[in-house]
Amino acid sequence: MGRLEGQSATASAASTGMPLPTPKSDTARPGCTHVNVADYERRAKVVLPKGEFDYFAGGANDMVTLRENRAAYRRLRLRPRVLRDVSSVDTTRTVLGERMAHPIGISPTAEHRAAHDDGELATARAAAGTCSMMVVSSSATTALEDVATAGGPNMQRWFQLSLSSRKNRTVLAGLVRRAIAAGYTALVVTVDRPVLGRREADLRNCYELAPRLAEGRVVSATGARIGRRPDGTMDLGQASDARPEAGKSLNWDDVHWLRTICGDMKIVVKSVMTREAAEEALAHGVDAVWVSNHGGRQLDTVPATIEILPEVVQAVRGRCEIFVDGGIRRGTDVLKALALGASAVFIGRPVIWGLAHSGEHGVTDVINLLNEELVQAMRLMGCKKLGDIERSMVAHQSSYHAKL
Ligand SMILES: Cc1cc2nc3c(=O)[nH]c(=O)nc-3n(C[C@H](O)[C@H](O)[C@H](O)COP(=O)(O)O)c2cc1C
Ligand SMILES: CCCCC(=O)C(=O)O
Repeated sequence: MGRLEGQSATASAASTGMPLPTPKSDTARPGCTHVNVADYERRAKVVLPKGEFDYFAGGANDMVTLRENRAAYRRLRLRPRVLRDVSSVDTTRTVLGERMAHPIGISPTAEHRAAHDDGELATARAAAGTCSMMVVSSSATTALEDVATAGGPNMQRWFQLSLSSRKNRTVLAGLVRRAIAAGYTALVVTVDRPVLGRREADLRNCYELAPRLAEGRVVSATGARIGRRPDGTMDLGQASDARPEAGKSLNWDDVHWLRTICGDMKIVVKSVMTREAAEEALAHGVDAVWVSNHGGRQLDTVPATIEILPEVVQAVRGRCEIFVDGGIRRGTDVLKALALGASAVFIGRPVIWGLAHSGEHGVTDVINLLNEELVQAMRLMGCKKLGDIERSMVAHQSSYHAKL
């Protein structure tokens, strides 16, 4: 692929004198066959077994939300500024007190070793090489300490925890202690998974994680096991989720409790999809809210995340940072999310597609691609730095239809 001319996002960060690690750019991609994220997805479909591909790609029930996450970005139109000096572009931003080279992080996704043998270790190396924040899933197939070691001391890392009743406080506290010791700087608390969504492709495929990986996961993080029960029926995690400690599901009090044990780690609540949830999160003293619908894998027919972002921004009124994920596949999507008020965005499946393509190199490529697209979009929009991206640069397509 022909790289976009000019500085890459991370090169521009370096040019501002920031003490950021030097990014590794994989320019040795043979040929020009993978020029966008969709190309990587198509490749993943070819190289992964059907069960694995469907698990990664799929959504809940009719997959209305899954599709909407993408479609909603397409309905937004950009309103560029012109004749601005965009000879150099700066993509740096401070997020939860940490300086980031660019605003595109890696969402927590389970089971990277089902996409590539190197699994989370490859993702961590790519995250470190591209100066990207990696959020490690509590359903990872690699121990959180090993992921941290693979990324090295400079890899920016947060750890994701699921507040489902399955995990009692003793288990959660153990994970939090390990995350602190391994240098994770924030806890991302996922709140939309009291039970696993019903992914019908997984049911049809009788999808189960390969036993050798499932073993690794139990050792690494205590994730629920997706698999077949001895009687042949599918266990999607709900059975164990239904066994709460002391007869009660985990709830907002547990977020407060996490605060008391997480030391200097920040707390981010992931999967805020309403102004009410944002208010509740703020009332419990969180450092950030993350607008997410789990990539359309949990409650089907909730809206697209980019459509919920303005409501959450309005409710938060600058009191904490806001992140968003779901359906981000283009640099223009990143720009739209930032314009609508996100401090940073995260990508889930694109990382899996990169992994399936070629492990660390594939993930590096996907992240670099998105960053290059973002830098190009910023130039074309007349934005020299992220702070130049304004709310008024995005309009819903219907506002144009109305004028015809
Ligand atoms: C295969 C897969 C596994 C996931 N596992 C987790 C997880 O363990 N914890 C979590 O909070 N979210 C999980 N998610 C949701 C992602 O963090 C993220 O919200 C979503 O993938 C973003 O949408 P995108 O894939 O369209 O970028 C998972 C998503 C996928 C696709
Ligand atoms: C039990 C692991 C589930 C991981 C997850 O959150 C997902 O597949 O969406």
